[in-house]
Amino acid sequence: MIRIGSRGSQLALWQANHIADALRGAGHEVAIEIIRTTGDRMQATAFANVGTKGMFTKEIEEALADGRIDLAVHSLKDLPTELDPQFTIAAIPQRVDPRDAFVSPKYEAFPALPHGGRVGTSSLRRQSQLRHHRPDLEFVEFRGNVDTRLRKLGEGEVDAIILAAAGLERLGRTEWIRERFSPMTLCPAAGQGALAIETRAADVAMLESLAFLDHASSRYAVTAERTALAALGGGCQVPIGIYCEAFPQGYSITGVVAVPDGELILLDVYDRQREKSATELGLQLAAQLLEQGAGDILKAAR
Ligand SMILES: NCc1[nH]cc(CCC(=O)O)c1CC(=O)O
Repeated sequence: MIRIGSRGSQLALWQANHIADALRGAGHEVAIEIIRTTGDRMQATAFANVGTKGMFTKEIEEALADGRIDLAVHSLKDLPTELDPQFTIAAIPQRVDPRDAFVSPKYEAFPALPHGGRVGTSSLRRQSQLRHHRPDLEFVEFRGNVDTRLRKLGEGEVDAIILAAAGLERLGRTEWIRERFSPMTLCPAAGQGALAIETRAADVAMLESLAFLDHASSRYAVTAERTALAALGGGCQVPIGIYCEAFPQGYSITGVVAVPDGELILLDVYDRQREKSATELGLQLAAQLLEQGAGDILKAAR
């Protein structure tokens, strides 16, 4: 019996069930255990505006360490870049759409928003980059799980919200997706659209059972992204976007470090590399961003 630990949100449960189905298909018996995390508790409270590193993963890792569960399924972008060495990412399945989506019942695309339009997003990464393109917009703090945010959007609290396309697809809530942003306009979060299966590093049997779920080019891309993010010292609360894409000729990587007022955005693109390792690619992008002054921006943002 393989026990999967998952947060209780609809998205987390979809993801856990998705992996459970794959494991059952490979002949395993599987059970899912719901674990409430600090992040879940904070989303339920009004003063939820401080981000704690690992707030969606801490209690799940404790269950893993105690042997109450055998693996955890995470949205990779919620997993801190540095894992405790007693854990490891056993598999990264094939990534789905990494882009951010413009979601609105009323406006057919981001540029169609009226002057002063209200956009709901609490993500500094999304706010900063979109403000760069449209300084006139009003960005409104907007929290809660995907369903809550869609409901508040439907009630007219804001004109549009920005969400990861992947989450909306998994939940089958694509009806208000009007546009998927090019990563050059709104660079996604490192690891967005990818899942990570975390296990105890010493659980060799489990590592072997999960190996078939790993997707090599997805792992390469998100490793490059997370390496760059770690080198820039970023968690999920800093306005950093990193996106690596696999092409038949090699990998391209793009990075953005933005100031919250949208004033400055640094962008670097390596085009279709095949010689470098994922770590090298990520480190070189981070070094170039730092050379261009990203360090000062990040210091000011902290
Ligand atoms: N921070 C919450 C979160 N974590 C993962 C996803 C979406 C799925 C994914 O990116 O894999 C979301 C919602 C969102 O950002 O819209």
